[in-house]
Amino acid sequence: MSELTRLTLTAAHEGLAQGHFTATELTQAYLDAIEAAGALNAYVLATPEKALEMAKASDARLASGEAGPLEGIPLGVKDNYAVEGVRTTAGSSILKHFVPPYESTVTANLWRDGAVLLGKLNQDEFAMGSSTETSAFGATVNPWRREGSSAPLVPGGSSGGSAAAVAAHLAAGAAGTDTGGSIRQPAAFTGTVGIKPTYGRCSRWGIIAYASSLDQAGPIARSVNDAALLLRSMAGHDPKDSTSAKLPVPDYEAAVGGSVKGMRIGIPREYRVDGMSGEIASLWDEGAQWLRDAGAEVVEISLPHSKYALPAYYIVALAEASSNLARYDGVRYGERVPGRDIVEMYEKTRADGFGAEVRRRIMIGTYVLSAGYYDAYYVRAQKVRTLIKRDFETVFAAGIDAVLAPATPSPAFGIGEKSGADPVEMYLQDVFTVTLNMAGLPGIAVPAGLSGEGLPLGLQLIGRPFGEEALFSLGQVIEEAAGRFTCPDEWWR
Ligand SMILES: NC(=O)C[C@H](N)C(=O)O
Repeated sequence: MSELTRLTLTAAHEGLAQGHFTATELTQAYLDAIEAAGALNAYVLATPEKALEMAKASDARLASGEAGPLEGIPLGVKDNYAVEGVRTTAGSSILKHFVPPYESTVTANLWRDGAVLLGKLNQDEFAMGSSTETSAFGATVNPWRREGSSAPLVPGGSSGGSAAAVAAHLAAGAAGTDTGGSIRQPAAFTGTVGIKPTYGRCSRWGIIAYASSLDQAGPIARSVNDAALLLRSMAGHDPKDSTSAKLPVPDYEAAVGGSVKGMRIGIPREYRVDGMSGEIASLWDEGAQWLRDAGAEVVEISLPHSKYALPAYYIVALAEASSNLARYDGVRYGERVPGRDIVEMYEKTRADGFGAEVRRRIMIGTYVLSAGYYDAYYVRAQKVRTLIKRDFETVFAAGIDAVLAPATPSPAFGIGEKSGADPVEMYLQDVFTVTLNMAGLPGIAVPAGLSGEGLPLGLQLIGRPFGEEALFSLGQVIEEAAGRFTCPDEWWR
């Protein structure tokens, strides 16, 4: 494998600036790696011609001294970001021929800063899942395997293609999205860093909607510093998204390496869920100790409504999904299956175009919004959401700067292991991640250790609204103590 793809984004940026290699060489090295990694199914579409064209333009800007902060950096983009002129499917067969005539704001920001598009990354269909198995393009395989086993594992989801690509050195970084854990859980499963910023930090414009009050864009990267560089470029106010925040974007990179002395870190009692593995529990204790060693104060806190977050999330998210996905009617855009009349056309189009999990969620979402059940389910879930938000407001008001928790209840599981008859098995993956989506807060997942079977495990830090800088400082402390994690064996090549 080329040494060039091994470089962190930060190191590649340096190398390009100093002329050690060109953006074209770096891009070609990634394109070769992607071509050799078909077994991972991380990309649903590679865009080599566009990549080389963009790299050439980057080289010209590097030569003329007009380089942007991500000049010449090859990135992959989750397939729910609309990229103008490039097929964008959100992992669904209903969009298998959709080529958007517009560009999402977040990707436009990345290209403005000089980044190069390598291609579109696999995901669960419409971001509904925690394993990237519900994609119409087949499952993505985690580059990591259990020690001494060749059984394929999931990379997590829904941004599983993004996480697998970054971990397997098929992209210097990636843009993912997170509705209930879709950036942080796959990051934890692949030994990468993922941050879901505060709701409103990045524009949602041009991102295929799942649950609009929860969806947020964010990066997956190989280091905390890389994630900081990417988020700085992705974030910012956008008049085209009324929920995007009118706030300046801080220099996140400057926060990496910042002192955490005196910061107060909360350990939520309620997150010690029944059945938590000893491995995860001791990783959590170790993380708390690393933060203490760096001068932070660690205290136990209570977030009393945490246990209601998961069921409330699966009502709110599905209600919004049922409404957002109503637009795929075979008329406006997407696939159409003809019928004898318009009703049959709708039925056939939607039955054929959506996979089983998406159909299940549309049905549940429609049910909880229906006249007889609206108050019992949807309204009640919204009230629970307010209580969850208040739990966090209370601890922040009491001086807590960030909350430390595991990112996931387990390391990566096997393909097929949790996709059986009971969907709740999969939904339980989100137990530590959904709370902060419900509260709109930022969260970062940082690799913190290896499981007994040699798989990466992540810790999660949850911050105050727009408190991403503290997360980068704290995340870097964990990264420095734990080290970085790279797959020991490139079996897919
Ligand atoms: N989209 C996400 O954040 C993933 C979450 N597991 C869900 O299926 O809703």
